Amino acid sequence: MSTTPAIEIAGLAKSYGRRRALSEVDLRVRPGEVFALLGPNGAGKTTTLRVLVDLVRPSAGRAWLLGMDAHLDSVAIRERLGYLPSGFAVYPEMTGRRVLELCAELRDHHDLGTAHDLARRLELDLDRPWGELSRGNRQKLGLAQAFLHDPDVVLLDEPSAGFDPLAQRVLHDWLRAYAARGGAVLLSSHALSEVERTADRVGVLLDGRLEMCGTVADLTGAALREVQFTFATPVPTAVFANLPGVREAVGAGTSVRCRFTGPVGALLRVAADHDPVTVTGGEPDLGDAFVDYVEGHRNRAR
Ligand SMILES: Nc1ncnc2c1ncn2[C@@H]1O[C@H](COP(=O)(O)OP(=O)(O)OP(=O)(O)O)[C@@H](O)[C@H]1O
Repeated sequence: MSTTPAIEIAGLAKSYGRRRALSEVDLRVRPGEVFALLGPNGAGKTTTLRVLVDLVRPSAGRAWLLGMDAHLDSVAIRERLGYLPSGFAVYPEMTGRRVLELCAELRDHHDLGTAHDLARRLELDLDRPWGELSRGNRQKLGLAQAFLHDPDVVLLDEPSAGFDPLAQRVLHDWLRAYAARGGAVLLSSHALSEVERTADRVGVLLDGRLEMCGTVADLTGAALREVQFTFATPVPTAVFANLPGVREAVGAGTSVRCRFTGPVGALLRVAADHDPVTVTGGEPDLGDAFVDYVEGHRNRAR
């Protein structure tokens, strides 16, 4: 596989007038990798994607796709780049089939095999006019056009918005297969359970800064977790509250609930000394971890 990053962003900043949308963003996505940009509304995800497709000029910094400058080489990049913008829209009377044919003509890529294959998997009826399609079905057409020319890199702005669980599964399988063939995916999403299944790495944008970049396990591993014990007789919460990593220990009757970060070992050892009857707990999912991360960050910033 090529060592040139599929996507590289260095020192990227963007201001809209006095509003700062991005600051000092650095990011690399490798060929064969699915990278998900997470972040609250207005964090800068769409702006990042729009800089890469040269729809937005950065205030500072640079971006490259497949080793080519996102702005200077934008024409050459277009042949190898697929893009699903947020709110993909076309003329209401055009059928999906006509939209794909038109995109194929514009791209001078006349093999519609990939786009038709994706549309079929997503159960999209290509003979219905755009104006009659539901939100999710419009999104499916947007996805089919993004992959139409077998690009090396795709940028997908909230690709599963409006998708039912069946379509989400098809998208997941499609993206994983695409990455397995060496394609690179940069997507933005609020559908965190889906990101958890699909993405190799995630980045968290907060107020325009890429505050965290790592695997899903990196993010969930740092999150608050919960464990609940019941004991044969009441146990004072103080024996847990002072253990390293424990943020909260709440008792009710013979049960104690602890919220903690890091390894659970110390909690289990102390609990074992007090005649435990049951222990329950679970791993945080990416949704919990994301909310925890954002709230923790905001509290520290206050
Ligand atoms: N054309 C524009 N003019 C002025 N401000 C803009 C423009 N586009 C985006 N912004 C601002 O830039 C910031 C980042 O917006 P962006 O759309 O990139 O966020 P996002 O993370 O994609 O949000 P969402 O999750 O809501 O889609 C926001 O404060 C937004 O209001």
